[in-house]
Amino acid sequence: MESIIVRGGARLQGRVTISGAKNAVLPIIAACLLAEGECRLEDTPRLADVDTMCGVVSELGMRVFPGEGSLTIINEGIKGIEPPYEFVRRMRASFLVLGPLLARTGRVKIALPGGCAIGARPIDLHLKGLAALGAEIEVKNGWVEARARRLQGAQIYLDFPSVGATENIMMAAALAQGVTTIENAAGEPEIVDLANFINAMGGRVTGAGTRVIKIEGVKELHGTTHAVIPDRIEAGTFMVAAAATGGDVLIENVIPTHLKAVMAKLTEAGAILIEENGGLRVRSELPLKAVDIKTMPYPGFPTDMQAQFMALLTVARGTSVITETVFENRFMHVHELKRMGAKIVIEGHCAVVKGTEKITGAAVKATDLRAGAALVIAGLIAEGETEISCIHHIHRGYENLVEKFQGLGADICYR
Ligand SMILES: CC(=O)N[C@H]1[C@@H](OP(=O)(O)OP(=O)(O)OC[C@H]2O[C@@H](n3ccc(=O)[nH]c3=O)[C@H](O)[C@@H]2O)O[C@H](CO)[C@@H](O)[C@@H]1O
Ligand SMILES: C=C(OP(=O)(O)O)C(=O)O
Repeated sequence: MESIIVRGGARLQGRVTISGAKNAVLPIIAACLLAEGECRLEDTPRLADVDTMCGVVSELGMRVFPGEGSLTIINEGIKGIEPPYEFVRRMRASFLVLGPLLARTGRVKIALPGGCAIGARPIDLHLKGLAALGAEIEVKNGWVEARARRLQGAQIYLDFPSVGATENIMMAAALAQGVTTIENAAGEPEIVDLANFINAMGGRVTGAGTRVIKIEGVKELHGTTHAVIPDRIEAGTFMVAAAATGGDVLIENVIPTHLKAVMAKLTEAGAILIEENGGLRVRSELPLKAVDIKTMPYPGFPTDMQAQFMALLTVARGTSVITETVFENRFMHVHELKRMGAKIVIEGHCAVVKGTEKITGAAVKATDLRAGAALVIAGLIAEGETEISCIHHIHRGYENLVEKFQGLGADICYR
């Protein structure tokens, strides 16, 4: 399975069921470090990133039992304070064990996660937040070393509503002495899912989903059972694919309120979206219309949907301006889309997409996870054959992507 081959032209039709959210389950697995006992996670997706996070917590002493759409994590005490570099290097979200490990053991050594294809992605806000809770933090030779006796609640203001920083601080504060307030906190649905999980473990988190989160520290937490929310980015990817191919698809296991910005832009582009039979039906007649997009923290348009929407806009009527405000380098897919005949010019943080009548199949490379998804969508609307390489990026965050598209009538397979 080295590449994905797509032959364009099919109008997607039928139903597709969305898996559990990657960006919710990863911090929740990290949060299992917070409590001794057994946590059962349901509706978990089978993804490379989930395997990596399970590998990280296993190295720290957790026993992980994968089931059919579930994970059972048994915590009989933390047995390590140094998540292996190999895991942290492979997946940035591994850094989310810092907060819970620090709260439980008072000592952590973890590699700096470093940048990736979409930007430099510093972790200064994570560290500032944990320092405010009383941790002593030293960064040297590519490692972060953190120590604390018992963390103390504090008032923390984030310069930017960082998802990861909010999560790391929230997990650490759950076991701190006293009350922590995070102002300008991230409000993504995955933050709410993590807060619900912590509360189910006996924690006291309020305000998740708003810009101010309050965490009353408790002495200890306990195991629990939790069902992970559906993946709004996977849902959005299928919605965009359905609209881009002039299709008619019922998306099942989706929470439409998590997708308001994506729905608004699809509607503006001319697609018809209806909540129906407990799902979300997306249909469209081609061509769609150009629309401008600006990525923003939730509830704004998600940066994780920018590449996929750009693929749709390559063949829309008119010119669209896509502004990326969350990551400074998230336009790697532009070069690949241009290889397929897309007319796109990058001007600073903007990509100007001039809709063309058709794009054509080509050999292209997935430079990151969502770039890979965008190239699959581009392949579905292109004339001829598209071969997408470096598909390990896609396996990080999409469960059975090829099989799900096949189920909607797409001509797509592995080679
Ligand atoms: C596993 C996971 O949930 N990943 C998501 C999470 O990533 P992640 O949690 O890494 O994203 P953040 O919200 O932290 O990053 C947003 C912006 O803040 C900057 N920043 C962040 C932390 C920090 O300490 N200093 C700093 O400057 C980043 O470089 C970036 O420019 O949210 C992103 C933004 O919605 C999504 O694209 C990712 O899919
Ligand atoms: C950027 C993403 O993930 P991560 O933060 O894990 O790199 C993503 O899911 O699109």
